[in-house]
Amino acid sequence: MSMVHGFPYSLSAPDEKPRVTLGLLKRVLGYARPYTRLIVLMFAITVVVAGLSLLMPLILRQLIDHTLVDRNLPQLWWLVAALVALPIATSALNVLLRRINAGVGEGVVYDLRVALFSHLQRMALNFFTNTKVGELMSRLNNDVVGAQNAISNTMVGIVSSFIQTVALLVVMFSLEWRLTLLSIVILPLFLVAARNLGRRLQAIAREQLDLNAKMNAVMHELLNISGALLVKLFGRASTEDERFKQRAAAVRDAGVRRAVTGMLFFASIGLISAIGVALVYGLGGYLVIMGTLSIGTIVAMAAYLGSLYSALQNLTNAPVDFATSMVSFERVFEVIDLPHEIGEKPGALKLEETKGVLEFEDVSFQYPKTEKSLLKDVKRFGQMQDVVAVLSGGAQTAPANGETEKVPVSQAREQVLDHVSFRAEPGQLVALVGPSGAGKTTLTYLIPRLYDPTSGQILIDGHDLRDVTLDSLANQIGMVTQETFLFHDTIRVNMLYADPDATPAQVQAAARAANIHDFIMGLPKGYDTVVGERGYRLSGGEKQRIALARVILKNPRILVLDEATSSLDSESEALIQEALKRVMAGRTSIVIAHRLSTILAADIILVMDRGQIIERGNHQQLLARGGLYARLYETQFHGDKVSSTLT
Ligand SMILES: Nc1ncnc2c1ncn2[C@@H]1O[C@H](COP(=O)(O)OP(=O)(O)OP(=O)(O)O)[C@@H](O)[C@H]1O
Repeated sequence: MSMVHGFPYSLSAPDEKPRVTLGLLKRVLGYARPYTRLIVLMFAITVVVAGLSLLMPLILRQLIDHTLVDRNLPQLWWLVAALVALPIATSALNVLLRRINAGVGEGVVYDLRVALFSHLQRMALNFFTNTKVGELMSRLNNDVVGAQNAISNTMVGIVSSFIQTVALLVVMFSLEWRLTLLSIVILPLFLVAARNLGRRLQAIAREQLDLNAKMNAVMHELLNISGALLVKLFGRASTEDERFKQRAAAVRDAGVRRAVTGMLFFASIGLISAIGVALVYGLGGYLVIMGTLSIGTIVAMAAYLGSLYSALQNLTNAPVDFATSMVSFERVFEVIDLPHEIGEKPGALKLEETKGVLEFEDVSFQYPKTEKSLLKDVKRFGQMQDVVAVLSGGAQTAPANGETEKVPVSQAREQVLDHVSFRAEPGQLVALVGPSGAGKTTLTYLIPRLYDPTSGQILIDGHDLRDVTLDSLANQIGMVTQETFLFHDTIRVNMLYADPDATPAQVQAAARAANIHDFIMGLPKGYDTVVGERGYRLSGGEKQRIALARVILKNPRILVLDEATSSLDSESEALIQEALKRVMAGRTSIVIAHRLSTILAADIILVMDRGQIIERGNHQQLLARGGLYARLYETQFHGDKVSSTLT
């Protein structure tokens, strides 16, 4: 692998000292194990190729020392044929070698990716809340490819360079030991040049990646709709031209520096090799003149020298290349080793037909603070996320956990849910109300086991949630959150996500019940209209009704709903209310209520404050108590009939 082109896509940070331990090495080799036969075949071919390359100079030697001197024409033709046949055989073997190598490398990438993806999918929600998606993408893309590089290029490269070096030295020593000794005298020079210039090249390559990231950050911010709008409104096009020119110029200059340093590197290696060749010709020539050495031997030795120096050059880079590739493996293993916090007990019960009794028994909860289930943010050179100040051009790692505090100080606390108990009978509607940050959303998250309680238990039909299988639990619960997520795909595919076997008639019936069928039919391609990020843009109300239709199709026993806080126009509001009534009918429903109509319809209202249920009852009872509920009602939606929000 050449030093100039051999850098992995993401260079590791300078403070990251790759340590290759025996355990790590064993684990890495474990990934190579399924390919053992292919790898052995690869080494066998490498040995044959190395052997063939040794023959070439010997043929030249024979030609010069004997065939030409003896004027042996038949032998000349044989040797010429061999000069053609050898490269043909070597090329064919090299193609085969590349084929096997690529098969092994891509195989390792496949194995690692599938293992990573499957592991990540089963991580608890907490992990996704705390992990940047860019970091995960990097692990799945760059690090997996870096790990492949470790096996298919670095390890194979080191072994084949080693085989080549040993074979060359054996042949050279047996041919002429004095010249061989002389040719390895310059080895220290090699090491010095490779180390120093190699390091400088690596530093420039890193700088180049960072400069590119800064330039890209400007393009990214200014060429999107919001940035472009701002530039226009402030008339800053010329200033931005200037800024971009500076960034682009820095990228240009670094490119030039890298090219020159790269050339210097090759020139010095070439120069050192030339010194070696000159020494060999000097001493060899002297021995020829003295009559103790043949001309053919000098020519052969010079040819071997070229191969020896290139193999040695590969070996001098090998430790760095190897350690760098191992870092990729470490990063991949870090993900695979993360524990699955929300797991399934062995022999967990499969929940079949449930009645829908939901009980919280003395449930307390705290968001996990342990770092052990989180990934370390890895500093990667040249990544956009490292550019923290796009216009002024700062580049440093963004502080972890830099989110702004969104909870009023009065609600801030360690214990997010504090000894919560309640029981919802089948078909009942339970409304949760309370100030922002009281813990309503958190409570609903515990029902589908997005988190487990810190103490206490949650039961469905008398079964602790931790005793049932995750899939069967998911089947019993339908959740509609405020932010509806739709895949970038057709409405039909999005709805079928709830039940892949649903018939078109069932899909339509669900959409009708959610009051969205007529709207869908009015779209250019009906149910086959693509929605989501780059597709048809749906309004918040339309999205929520599609989400409701999706839940209807799923037909869960228990419905968990976070009502939209944003006020909709009265028509879509009425459509949603009507749809909700149909969805809730016959199911146990836990609703974070923001609408008066929902609260009035509730069988029980749970009033939450600072993680506790401080009042419970129906609307009339709670009003009569004159407590927090009465205050919330008074201040926030008294006099407003349907579309007010409570929190
Ligand atoms: N992932 C999290 N990690 C740590 N703390 C969290 C997390 N999510 C929420 N919290 C904290 O838990 C508390 C309860 O939040 P929750 O979202 O349950 O309140 P809420 O009653 O639903 O509020 P709102 O009505 O504003 O949505 C808050 O103090 C919040 O900051």
